[in-house]
Amino acid sequence: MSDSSRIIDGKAFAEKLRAKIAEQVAFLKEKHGFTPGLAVVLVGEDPASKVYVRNKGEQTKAAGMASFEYKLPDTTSQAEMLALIDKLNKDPNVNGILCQLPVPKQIDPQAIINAIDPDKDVDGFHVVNAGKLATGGEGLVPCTPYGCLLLLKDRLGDLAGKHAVVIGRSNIVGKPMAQLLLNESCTVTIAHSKTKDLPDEVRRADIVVAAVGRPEMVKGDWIKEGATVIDVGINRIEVNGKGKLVGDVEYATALPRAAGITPVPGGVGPMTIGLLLRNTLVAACRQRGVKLPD
Ligand SMILES: NC(=O)C1=CN([C@@H]2O[C@H](COP(=O)(O)OP(=O)(O)OC[C@H]3O[C@@H](n4cnc5c(N)ncnc54)[C@H](OP(=O)(O)O)[C@@H]3O)[C@@H](O)[C@H]2O)C=CC1
Ligand SMILES: Nc1nc(=O)c2c([nH]1)NC[C@@H]1CN(c3ccc(C(=O)N[C@@H](CCC(=O)O)C(=O)O)cc3)C=[N+]21
Ligand SMILES: [Mg+2]
Repeated sequence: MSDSSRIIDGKAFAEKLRAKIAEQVAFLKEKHGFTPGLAVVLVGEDPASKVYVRNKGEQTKAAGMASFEYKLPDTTSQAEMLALIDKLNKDPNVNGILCQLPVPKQIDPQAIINAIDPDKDVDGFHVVNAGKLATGGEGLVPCTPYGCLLLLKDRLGDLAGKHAVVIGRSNIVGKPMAQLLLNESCTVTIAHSKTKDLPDEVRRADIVVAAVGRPEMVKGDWIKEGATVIDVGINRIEVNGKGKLVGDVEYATALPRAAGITPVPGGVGPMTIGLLLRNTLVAACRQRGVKLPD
C-alpha cells in the first residue's frame, strides 16, 4: 500500500460536501424563496479564533448562504452576550448561531451555549442536542465529531464491531465522538488524562480518534498495523523559528502503519467547517418546514 493511498483527504471531502451544499442552497432559494443564514459571534482578539471566524464567513458566503458576523470587545459582559443571543434567537433570517470558543473569563461558556435556541445551535453543544445525541433524537450533531464520522464511514463502510479508542473527553469533541461511534455499534473506549496505560489502549484499536491538544503525543508505534487514525488536534509549534501546525499524532511514524490517517492541516479541520454549513442548511429547512433537498 502506497503512503498516498493511506492519507484521508478531509480537505477534498469537505470541498465536495460544500459544492453539494451550494446546490441545495441554490435550490432552496429558487423553489422556496429563502436563504439559510449563519450568525457567528466572536468575543475578543484571539488570533486563531479570528482566522477561523474569517474562514467560516467566507465559506458560508461561497455556499450562497447569508453570513452575519458579530465582533465584540473582550470586555463584553455575559449579560450583553445573552442579549445578543436573544436577538439572534428571534431573528427569522438567522437559522444558525455559533459563539466562537473560548470566550473571555467573565463569560460562562455553558450559560451562553444553553441560551441559544437548540434548533439554531449549529455547533450541537446545547444540552438538548447533547441529550438527543445520547438518546437517539433528531437534533444537531457537533461538527467536528460528525466530520470525523463521515471520513471513517467513507473509508471503512460499516463500523459495527470495530474497537474504537477516543482520546479526550471534552463536551465538544471527545464525548460526542464516542457517542457517535457507539451509535454505529463500535466498541468504544474513552481515554483521558487519568488513563493508566494509553499506549496499551491505543494498540488494541481498529479506530483511533485523537482529540487531546498535545503535539504528536500519540506515537506512531502505538498504532496497530492497519488501524484507521483520525487526528483532531490542531497544535501550533515552532520549528527552526518558523510556525507549524501539527496534530496530536506523530504523523510520519503512524503513516506507514495505518490503513488510513488524516493529515494536519487538511484533515479534520476543513470537515468541521463543511459540517457547520451542513448543520445550518438542515436547521434552516427544519425552521422553514421544508424538506432537505436531495
Ligand atoms: N480540527 C478541528 O476542527 C478541531 C480541533 N480541535 C483541537 O482538538 C484538540 C482537543 O480539543 P478539545 O477537546 O476542545 O480539548 P480539551 O482541552 O477540552 O480536552 C482535551 C482532552 O484531552 C485529555 N488529555 C489531556 N492530556 C492527556 C494525556 N496526557 N493523555 C490522555 N488524554 C489527555 C483531557 O483529559 P481530562 O479530561 O482528564 O483533562 C481532555 O479530556 C485541540 O488540539 C483542539 O485545538 C478542537 C475542535 C475542533
Ligand atoms: N463554537 C465553536 N465551534 C467550533 O467548531 C470551534 C470553536 N468554537 N473554537 C475553536 C475550534 C477549532 N475549530 C477549527 C475549525 C476549523 C479548523 C481548520 O479549518 N483547520 C485547517 C487549518 C487552519 C489553519 O491553518 O489554521 C486544517 O486543519 O486544515 C480548525 C479548527 C473549530 N472550533
Ligand atoms: Mg468542535
